[in-house]
Amino acid sequence: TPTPEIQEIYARGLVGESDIQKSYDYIIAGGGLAGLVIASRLTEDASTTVLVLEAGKSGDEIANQINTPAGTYYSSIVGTEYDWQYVTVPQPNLNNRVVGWPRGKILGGSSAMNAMYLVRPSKTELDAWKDIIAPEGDSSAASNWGWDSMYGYMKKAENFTAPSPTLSSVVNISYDASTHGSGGPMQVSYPGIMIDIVGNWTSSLEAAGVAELTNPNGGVTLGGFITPSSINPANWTRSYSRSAYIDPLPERSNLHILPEATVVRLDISDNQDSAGDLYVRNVEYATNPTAPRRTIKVNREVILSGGPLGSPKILMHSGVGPRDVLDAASVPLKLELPGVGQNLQDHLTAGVVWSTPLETAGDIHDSQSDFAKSAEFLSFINDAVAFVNSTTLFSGPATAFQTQIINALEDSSKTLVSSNSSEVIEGYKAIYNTKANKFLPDVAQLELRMSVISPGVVSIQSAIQHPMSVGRTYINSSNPFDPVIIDPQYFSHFADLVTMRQGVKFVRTVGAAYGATFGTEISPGPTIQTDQQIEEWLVSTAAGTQFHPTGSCAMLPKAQGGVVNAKLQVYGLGNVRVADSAVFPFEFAAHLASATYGVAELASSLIKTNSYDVQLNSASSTSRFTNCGLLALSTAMIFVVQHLL
Ligand SMILES: Cc1cc2nc3c(=O)[nH]c(=O)nc-3n(C[C@H](O)[C@H](O)[C@H](O)COP(=O)(O)OP(=O)(O)OC[C@H]3O[C@@H](n4cnc5c(N)ncnc54)[C@H](O)[C@@H]3O)c2cc1C
Repeated sequence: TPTPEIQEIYARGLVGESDIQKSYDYIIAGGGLAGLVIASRLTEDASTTVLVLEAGKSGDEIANQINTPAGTYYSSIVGTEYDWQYVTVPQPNLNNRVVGWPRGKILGGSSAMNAMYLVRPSKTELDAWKDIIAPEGDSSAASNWGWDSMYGYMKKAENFTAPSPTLSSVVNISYDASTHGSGGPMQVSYPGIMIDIVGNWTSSLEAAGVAELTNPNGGVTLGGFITPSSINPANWTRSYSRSAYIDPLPERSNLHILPEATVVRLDISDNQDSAGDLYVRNVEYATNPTAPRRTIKVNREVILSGGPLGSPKILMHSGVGPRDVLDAASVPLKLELPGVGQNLQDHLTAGVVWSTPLETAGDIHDSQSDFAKSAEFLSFINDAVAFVNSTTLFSGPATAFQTQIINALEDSSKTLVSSNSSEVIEGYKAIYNTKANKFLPDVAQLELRMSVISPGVVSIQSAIQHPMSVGRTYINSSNPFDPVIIDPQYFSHFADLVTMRQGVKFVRTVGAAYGATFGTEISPGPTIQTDQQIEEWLVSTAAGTQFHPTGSCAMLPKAQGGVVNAKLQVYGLGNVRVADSAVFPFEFAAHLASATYGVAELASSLIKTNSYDVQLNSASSTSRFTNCGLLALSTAMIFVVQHLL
């Protein structure tokens, strides 16, 4: 590993506007979690040129703040200029509240601001993803999204380090190293210290009827455990897409990363290629709303990695999306794709809070002692989690609840989909059936997370994992610098409020099992007891986002309102892929970073194997795709010469 001084000398890909070339093989829109993984992997081939355009700043100026895990709580970049600071539209079923949706606007994207939990989706969920895209016809591509394939790609991102003996003396951490990767760029480990209250997590859960999960991340996500985090145990820092995939690289002249460059539009051909698809010739970006737009030519493909809000927004501003949305926003329609921005899902969460006589991480932090300033203490990050299914939540088989949901399908598909497109409605039904029949009753429906980072109190959040409520994100102006509109339609489906209410009751059972370690319940407090009172509390104040939006560029069959196919290619566009957390067709019972690393690794592999060639297309060749061969080599030579001049 290079020393910090030598690291500075390395180019690390960061460039200024004057360094930008006229064309690149690949242009990646968004240098967030997925975008930087793909940039790093594609430029392993020295003959491949890549430009990353990232709207946010590099973050060099706040490196310490990002790198310290505890900074997530005590000096968070949420709410700063490194956050897009989105808000939803008022949510009628949340008492018309608007909900803040932070997203990273910085190199590394949301992986630079997230809470570092690393939890994989289960085998059942990933296999259901494979099944839902299988009807599109390419079975070998569909099988990429099943457990067997995604497990390998998620592991490829990782380098696992087991918990230290110091940690294990405070809390029993069960893990199976074989379920993690070794030698990958992202560090996966545990904090340097542990807080005593966490030590009773799995035993309290067991007293409440939830068994310990002894091999988390191995295909089943059900039970209580201490989850690994994206922590680098060599120096107790955050391991995120930039520090993992970009900073350690040797100099690569074929990689250019331009911060503060917002992709405003893709310039799409008027003519179709030999397969009947349109294709992108140039990418337009601007450094701010009033700056002149610059145009860069793409030789092969554009990869959209702007995240679940950024990627659909770029498509819509390029004229690709639902006709009614683009008409209303006065954006000329280039390609009608009704699913763009639809199918938006999110995890909703709410916390029960107790006072505690025990010392919390928040107490230690506030003490300002030498220990509080040590790297080991500042590596502490919440990591006590549990995933429970509806059988646990309803204290028995939840068959009646499941039947009620299944019976509501027809009504829900008529009243709860914010699109008139029959394709989008078909997709809604397919996703609904997956959740109602494959995930209920056995797959986890709720995540519990204990937080010990506030002084004097401890809380347990419960977050719904497979929301039946589905919304959309869309544009309402032709100015790409105007914010995107977000309407998740929280609690529009009755089942979500019921599940969350049961979750609050179950969290109280876990709190009771903790005994005297937990003092008085502060929120919602002893006066909130009946189902109706708990539901009112959730609606009026408590429910908020767990920061896991997805589905807005869903991988679904085209006939079901899909945006991308099983190779992540946008339907109707020959050389555009979406590769980020927008493509999951449904939420997983997991935090989304691990699966997004998997998508990005898999995308890199797909692109390396076969990618679009704009020049071949304009030469009227029968094949639009090539392995990165001679053409890439000659492009690279031109690039190097341009660079030297
Ligand atoms: C506060 C918070 C806490 C979270 N906690 C966890 C956690 O503990 N564990 C976990 O697994 N997940 C967590 N997540 C979620 C996880 O971080 C995201 O799911 C993941 O980062 C998504 O990756 P992505 O590549 O899709 O998007 P991002 O990482 O958000 O990257 C998108 C990038 O695209 C850029 N961009 C957008 N539009 C444009 C444009 N037009 N031009 C140029 N650039 C653009 C953005 O600035 C950003 O850098 C959390 C998220 C947040 C916000």
